[in-house]
Amino acid sequence: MNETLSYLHGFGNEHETEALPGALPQGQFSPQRCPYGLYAEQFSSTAFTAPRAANRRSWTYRIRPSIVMGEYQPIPHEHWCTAPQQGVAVPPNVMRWDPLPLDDQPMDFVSGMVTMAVNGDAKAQHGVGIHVYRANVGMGDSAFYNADGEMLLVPQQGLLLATTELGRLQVGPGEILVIPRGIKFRIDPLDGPIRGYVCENYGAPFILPERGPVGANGYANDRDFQYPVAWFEDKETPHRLITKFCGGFHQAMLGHSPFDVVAWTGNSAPYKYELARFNVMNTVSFDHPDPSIFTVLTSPSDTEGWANLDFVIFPPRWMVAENTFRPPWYHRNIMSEFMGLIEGSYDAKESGFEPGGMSLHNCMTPHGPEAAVFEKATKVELAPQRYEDTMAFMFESRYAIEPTPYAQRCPQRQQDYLRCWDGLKKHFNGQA
Ligand SMILES: O=C(O)Cc1cc(O)ccc1O
Ligand SMILES: [Fe+2]
Repeated sequence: MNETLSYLHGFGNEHETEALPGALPQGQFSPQRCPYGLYAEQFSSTAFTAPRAANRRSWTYRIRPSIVMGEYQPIPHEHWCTAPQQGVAVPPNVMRWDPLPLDDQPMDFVSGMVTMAVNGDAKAQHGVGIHVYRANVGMGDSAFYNADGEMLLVPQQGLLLATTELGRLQVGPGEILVIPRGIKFRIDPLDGPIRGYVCENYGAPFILPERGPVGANGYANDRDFQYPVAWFEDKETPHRLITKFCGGFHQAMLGHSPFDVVAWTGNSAPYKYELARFNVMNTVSFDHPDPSIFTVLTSPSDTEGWANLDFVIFPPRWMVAENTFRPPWYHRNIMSEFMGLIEGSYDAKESGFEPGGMSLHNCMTPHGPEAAVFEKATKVELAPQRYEDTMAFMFESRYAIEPTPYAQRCPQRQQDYLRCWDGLKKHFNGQA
């Protein structure tokens, strides 16, 4: 099962790929008869009239059009919630969680999903859902698509195989996977239980941030984003299609595998990216820059510079700032910050923030390094230092991030999180 897959390269390129020779029509998208008797079906992730630079769509050539299916029937989902939450009180307190445990009872990628927080409004196409996925079994003959948003997966444990309409991707910790809104997929663990974070992006699809004066290279480079090659199965057996639509879950039966795309071309497709490829920029003089220098992907809102969601990482890197308080400064921010840790430890919190754990510092809620980190950072003799064994990330949003009732009440919530700042004592004595 653990075969080596090959990929196409380049963020948002007009890719083309065929699993059978000549399956992709040449010179036009929709000929009177497609090669191999395939059906042409366009898949649009942006409005037809979105500006060319932002426009995303792909043409699929498949054994049957997607509408060959049964009626959708509503099904429940206990823990996957959608914005806006109704009647949930949201305290502005700092919050932190231990990792959610990987239970023994069988759960797959969809059934094991737990929502930690939401913001915005899925039906109005802004905001995000923030979830933890946990799975110890594959999805079998089920496939899923999310009409409410694009899915950014941040694996924290275990290798997974994502089988999608547009091909297959193998993804593990240290990589991310983005699946466009509406793309059918299934996720199967490859080497034991899997766990990770999900940003369900109700807003505009992720793009690469501008580089400004940094120039034409650096940060996340376009060429490092990997797209699948066409892959299909011609299976005439019952399959179940699950969808999330307007916050509700529905299933429909199919008499065949939905993974029946023999060829495709276009720029809307799942992609993966290895975080170690991120070309880190930082100060070589003094002071701690804003964390926006670590943005991998951004989902813009309708106001320039105010992200619906920024996906920001804190990778291994050299720290050389002179005469500087090197950890993140104490701050209050209009943007809201939900953090996770993929491996190692995070420089602002040396204890209590574990791999698989999470924290939430909401709009205008004060936060910054814990007391022990402040003590050390203000006393240490500054020399160039390499930050190793670390990979934290942040989902940062212009909209306040509202923890779900589950997140507020679950036993993994650290009720004593605030205490990590208790030791910040008064140093002021009236003398400069
Ligand atoms: O709060 C945090 O730990 C995240 C963060 C890191 C940083 O380097 C600067 C600002 C910021 O919010
Ligand atoms: Fe912060």
